[in-house]
Amino acid sequence: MGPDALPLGACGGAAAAAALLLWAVCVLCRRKRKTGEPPLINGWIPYLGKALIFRKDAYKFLLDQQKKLGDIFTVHIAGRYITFIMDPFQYVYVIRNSKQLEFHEFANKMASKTFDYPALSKAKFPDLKENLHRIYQYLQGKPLDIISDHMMKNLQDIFEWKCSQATDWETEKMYKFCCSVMFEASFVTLYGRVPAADGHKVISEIRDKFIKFDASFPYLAANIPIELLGATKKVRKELIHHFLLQNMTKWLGGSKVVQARQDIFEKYELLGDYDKAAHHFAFLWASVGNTIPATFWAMYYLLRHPEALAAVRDEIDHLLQSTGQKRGPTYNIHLTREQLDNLVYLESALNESLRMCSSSMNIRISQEDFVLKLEGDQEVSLRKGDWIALYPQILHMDPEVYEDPKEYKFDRYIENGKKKTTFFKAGRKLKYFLMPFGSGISMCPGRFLAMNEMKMFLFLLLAHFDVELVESKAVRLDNSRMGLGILLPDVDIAFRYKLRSLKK
Ligand code: HEM
Repeated sequence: MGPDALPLGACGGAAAAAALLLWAVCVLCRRKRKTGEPPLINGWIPYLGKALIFRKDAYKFLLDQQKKLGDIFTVHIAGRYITFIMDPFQYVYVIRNSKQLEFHEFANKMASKTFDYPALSKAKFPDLKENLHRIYQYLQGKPLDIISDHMMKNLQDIFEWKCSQATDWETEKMYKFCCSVMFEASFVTLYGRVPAADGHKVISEIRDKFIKFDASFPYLAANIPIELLGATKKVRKELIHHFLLQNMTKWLGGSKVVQARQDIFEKYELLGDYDKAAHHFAFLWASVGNTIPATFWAMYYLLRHPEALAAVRDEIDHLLQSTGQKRGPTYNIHLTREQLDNLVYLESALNESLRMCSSSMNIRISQEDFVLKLEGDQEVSLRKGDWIALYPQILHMDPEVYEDPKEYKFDRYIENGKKKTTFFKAGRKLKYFLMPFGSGISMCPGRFLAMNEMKMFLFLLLAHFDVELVESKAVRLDNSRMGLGILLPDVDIAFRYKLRSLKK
């Protein structure tokens, strides 16, 4: 033993003892359940609590806790106490209590950090949040028809270009394909065409950076400092720079919703040019971040299920025939809102894939200590600052609501040839049975556009092309963004497509 070994060993021992003491203090001081509060799961790791196991597989973790503790319980996760409401009949009591159970503060904090704009403080930016919310009207009603028509035209332009290249079988990776078509069509529809000769190239460059940023999104959402995420900070900065006013003014034929957002930002002197650009980038993420993987899953499941593909294609061909429209890339197809709405097989197939791939956690934050009244005479005490969460993936996969929930049944949302909107659990009708777009005050304002976009993509794909998988491997959900929206596939898969014969 050398002369220094003893003091070093003693030091190590002292450090271990101090760490043990600290841990014991943390464990002793941790939160204790009070009367009226739900069962509490603290975990043994200070600060993290159950974060690691939750992150590994939130769905399984929540189901296990539900079996042990019932439909309401609180879990300590990364410094927060989150009360999960597992019974879908209780969802409504959380959703309608929007005064005590707030959403925007949480969303604001997370989004401003992730997308690098200053938090929307009332003092600094009075009414900015309200003004931005008001213009979501451009994604509904008559304006929705206009923006959907633009999306259809832009999708057709891209498909026409693809058609010119696919006279024989063309093989591509499916996620890459969905990403390239949906990104470009959405970008041009919302922000406008980049008029330069290399306009497509500029959009492809933005898309490639977007994919890099998106890969880090779950870590940013989990509050991991961006400095620890390799090139993400640089990529985000570059992406935001694309949305500086001097670049955006060059883009032609953008949407009313983006124009209105620009007009609003101009009224706030304290918002710098970079901050405004960061807001535009955040909106881009919202508009394609979920739509791209959702489009992938809709296409993937259709191709995996020939009977589904045939039924949806039949419906599409029938609509084209009955409206006297011709198939073929050079013909302009127009679909009214009513026609899109009446594609019940397409909509059901899309809903079914959304049921299987969506995993968004609906979060609210308790504004005060208060007692949440639930169905019957049930009550649950919540503390100020606690999070309350709904986790609809549990509902989507509940065998009492959906028979064989792991199976894709393309006509699950059809009854007697019409849309099916009544689903039951334990013999009772459910108010909420499919929630990929969130709920109540945090519901996605782009949901109608998103559904139209995905329907139009599938419509054009199946109208113009024969499409088939060329690999038989199963693609699974990648759980790394559980709780954050539509899950990505764990691998990409090859498929091939060829222009359909016009006689068929
Ligand atoms: C399949 C596609 C989509 C899915 C599954 C989806 C889902 C969601 C969900 C779950 C939220 C709420 C987030 C939360 O609770 O924290 C949300 C918010 C939002 N979505 Fe979507 N979305 C989709 C497409 C779109 C599209 C196409 C647009 C716009 C063109 C859009 C714009 C937004 C915006 C702006 C918000 C934030 C709303 C706010 O300010 O509170 N989304 N989306």
